[in-house]
Amino acid sequence: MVTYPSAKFMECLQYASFKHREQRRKDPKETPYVNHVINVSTILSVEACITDEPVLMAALLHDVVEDTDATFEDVEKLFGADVCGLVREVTDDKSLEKQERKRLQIANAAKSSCRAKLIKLADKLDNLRDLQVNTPTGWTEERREQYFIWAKKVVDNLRGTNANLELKLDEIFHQRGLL
Ligand SMILES: Nc1nc2c(ncn2[C@@H]2O[C@H](COP(=O)(O)OP(=O)(O)O)[C@@H](OP(=O)(O)OP(=O)(O)O)[C@H]2O)c(=O)[nH]1
Ligand SMILES: [Mn+2]
Repeated sequence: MVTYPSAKFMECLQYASFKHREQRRKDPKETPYVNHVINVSTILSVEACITDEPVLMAALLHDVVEDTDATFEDVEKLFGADVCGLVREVTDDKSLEKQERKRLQIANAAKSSCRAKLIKLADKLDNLRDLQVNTPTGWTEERREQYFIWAKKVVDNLRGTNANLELKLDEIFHQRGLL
C-alpha cells in the first residue's frame, strides 16, 4: 500500500530542517532558511503539479550540501542515488569564486536534466518572489536589480521544462521590465 506523504519524504523534510536549523535567510526578518527549501518543494508539488517524489525530495535537499556540513555521501546513504544525483546537479561548487559560480549556473542550466531544471526553476521563482518584496540585508537596489538580470539568464537556459513555472517567472521579469 502506498501512503502519502511517504516516510522517505518525511525523513527528507526532517533532515533538511535539522541541517539548516541554524541558518537564516538574508531578509530583514531573518526567516529560517528551511522555509526556502520547503517553498521550493511546495512550488513543484502545488504549482507545477509534480508527483515525481525524488524531485520533490531533492528540492528539500537542494541547498543542504552547498550550505551545511552535509555531504553527497550522506545524502546518497540516506536517500539513495537518484535523489543524490539530482542534488549534485543543482549544487554550486562553493570553492569557486563567486563570479565563476554565477557564470557556471548560467552555463550548467542548459546542460541539466529535465528534473534538475524543474528544481532550478522553482528555486529561482522562490528567490525572485522574495526579492520582489524584500531587499536582503546589506544589498543595494543595484545589487537586487543585478540579481533579477542574472536570474533571467539562468532561467533562459532552463526553458521548455514547465510552462506554468516559466509563465510565473516571466510575469516577474515582465514586471521588472526585463521582458
Ligand atoms: N532572494 C533571496 N535570496 C536569499 C535570501 N537569503 C539567502 N538567499 C540566497 O542568496 C543567493 C543570492 O545571493 P548572492 O549574493 O547573489 O549569492 P551568494 O549567496 O551565493 O553569494 C541566492 O542563491 P542562488 O544561488 O540564487 O540560489 P540558491 O543558493 O538558493 O540555490 C539565495 O538562495 C533571501 O532572503 N532572499
Ligand atoms: Mn535555493
